[in-house]
Amino acid sequence: MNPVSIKNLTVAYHKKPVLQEVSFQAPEGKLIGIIGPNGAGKSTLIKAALGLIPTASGEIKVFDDQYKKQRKRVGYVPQRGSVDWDFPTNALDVVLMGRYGHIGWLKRPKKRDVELAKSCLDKVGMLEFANRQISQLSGGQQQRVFLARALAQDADVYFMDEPFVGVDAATEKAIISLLNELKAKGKTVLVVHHDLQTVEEYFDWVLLLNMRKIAFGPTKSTFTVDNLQKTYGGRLTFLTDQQVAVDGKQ
Ligand SMILES: Nc1ncnc2c1ncn2[C@@H]1O[C@H](COP(=O)(O)OP(=O)(O)OP(=O)(O)O)[C@@H](O)[C@H]1O
Repeated sequence: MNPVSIKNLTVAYHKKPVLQEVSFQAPEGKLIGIIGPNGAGKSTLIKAALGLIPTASGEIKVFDDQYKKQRKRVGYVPQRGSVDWDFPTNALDVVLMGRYGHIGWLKRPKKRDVELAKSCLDKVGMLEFANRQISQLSGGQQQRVFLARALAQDADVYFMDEPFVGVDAATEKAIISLLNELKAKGKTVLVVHHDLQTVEEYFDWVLLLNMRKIAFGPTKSTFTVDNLQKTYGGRLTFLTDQQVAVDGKQ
């Protein structure tokens, strides 16, 4: 059974397609990087998979079933910029939101849920900020809280939209070790990622995307110079055999 199976997915904004005929099947228990230039449709792909935006055509299955029926098994870490951080809530409540699929809306979280939420905050080094308003956390701390929420959900598949953006080296390390922990538990994690230098180190599989699927497969055989050139076009320069730069940036 594939955790995520996408067939011929086409998504358009105002009739202009931004994803065309994208198909892939994510294997279980892998860290999968979603790689491509700005505007390639990476966030759109995630939002479509989660039913957050309408699709023009195609089929999305989660564990061979409709997403709606498997929602509890799917965790989402949104792009930091897409979240209303002024929403008056504290870090612990954000993490508890991850438990609502288990608790049920309008029901009070049980002591067990609160303890679990706290342990997730502890895991990302944020327990001491449990009662802090989220608007009063730094960007990297906010990101950690959202990861704690995803952990608390105890999902089987995770979609993460650029979790490494704007975080320091220590937080990046903490996030990657968390991703590896999820993987060790057999979870599948799909991560939108921009830093080409770390792709081989972080991900088992990659989806190279630029409106269409350019390639999908194990990183070693898929994250090749040829495929990168197809994904980024002329905007890619090769500094050395190991180093590539997009728009002159490494
Ligand atoms: N709500 C929207 N309305 C209209 N067009 C949109 C909307 N959201 C995204 N787009 C367009 O769809 C295309 C794909 O956007 P998307 O955010 O999926 O790209 P991305 O690969 O995640 O980019 P980035 O790396 O810059 O985050 C872009 O051309 C973008 O301008």
